[in-house]
Amino acid sequence: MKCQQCCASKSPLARRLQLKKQKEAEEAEAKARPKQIVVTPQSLLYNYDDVSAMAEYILRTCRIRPKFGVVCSTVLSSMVNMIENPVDIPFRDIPQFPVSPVDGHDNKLVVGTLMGATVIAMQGRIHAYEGFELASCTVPVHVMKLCGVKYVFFTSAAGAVNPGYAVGDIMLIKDHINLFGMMGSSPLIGRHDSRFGGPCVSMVNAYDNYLLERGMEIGKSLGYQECLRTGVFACLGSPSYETEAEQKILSLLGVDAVGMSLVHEVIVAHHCGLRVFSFVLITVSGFGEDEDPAVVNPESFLRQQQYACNELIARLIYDIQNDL
Ligand SMILES: O=P(O)(O)O[C@H]1O[C@H](CO)[C@@H](O)[C@H]1O
Ligand SMILES: Nc1nc2[nH]cnc2c(=O)[nH]1
Repeated sequence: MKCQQCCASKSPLARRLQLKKQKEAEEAEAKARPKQIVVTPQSLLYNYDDVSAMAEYILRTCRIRPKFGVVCSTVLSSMVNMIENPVDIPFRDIPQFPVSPVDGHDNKLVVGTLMGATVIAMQGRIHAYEGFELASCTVPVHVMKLCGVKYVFFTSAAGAVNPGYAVGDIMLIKDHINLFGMMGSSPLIGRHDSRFGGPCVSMVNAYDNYLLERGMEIGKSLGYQECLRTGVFACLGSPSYETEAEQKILSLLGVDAVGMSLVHEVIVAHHCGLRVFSFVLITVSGFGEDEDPAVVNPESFLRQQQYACNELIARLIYDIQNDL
């Protein structure tokens, strides 16, 4: 306005020059301003209040404060049948809780008691390969934390990389290789909320040594020593299984078993102070497929190994609950 007034008395050429100068000055000022960086808000997708609202909804619905959390693999969803006095809470009923669009995923929480302990189990999990951000895959872990969970058990189906492994083996995870993180993707990226943990987290003892040892002892005492392993796990982001070349690379990296979930969930759980116990059931053999017992009698063999996994979870919960 001011400019139009002062320019009104000038010639058309002088006015154009004046406007050009003004535009140049504005452009120079914009260039000098610090660039506005839009952060990738992984850690901010669900803020503390959002997570609190989810936890409150669950606690109000089930009227139980769970001490143990279990994330059930797609192949281990029968685990929830062990839960007594179960209260089912569909994911879609929980405000803002992610829901898997994949057919056959159960998409519900089951809350109740197991071996006298209060538990909350996820029947079906959220996978990155379904198109979700890692923050969406892991928000259930923060929800468990705010529900009062102290111990969390993660389970998954996995492919064997270690040539000594066979279908049906149960690998207790002692460590992981965070391939997502190495590529710059993590649910912890973005501003942190100190109520969940600090900006960085040491991953020493992420797979709680005590729980790992107890899990191994229990597995042996139940008679599963032949199929029990401890090893290193890696998670890939693609729903395609590994090529032979990828198997070789993973093997060179020291990976024993590979899946499509779990690693980012463990990172978030350890970051917010939960004690973690994890294992995978080998469902795909990397080598020597012809010799797999699963190929000979797939259905009943898998059922037998699912039973073994359920027993392991139940016994470990019992022992922790009773300080054994
Ligand atoms: O992560 P869970 O639920 O064990 O599922 C595993 O099994 C599926 C592949 O068979 C993949 O979804 C993989 O991640
Ligand atoms: N990446 C991967 N995920 C799995 N989930 C179950 N089996 C496999 C497998 O062989 N590879």
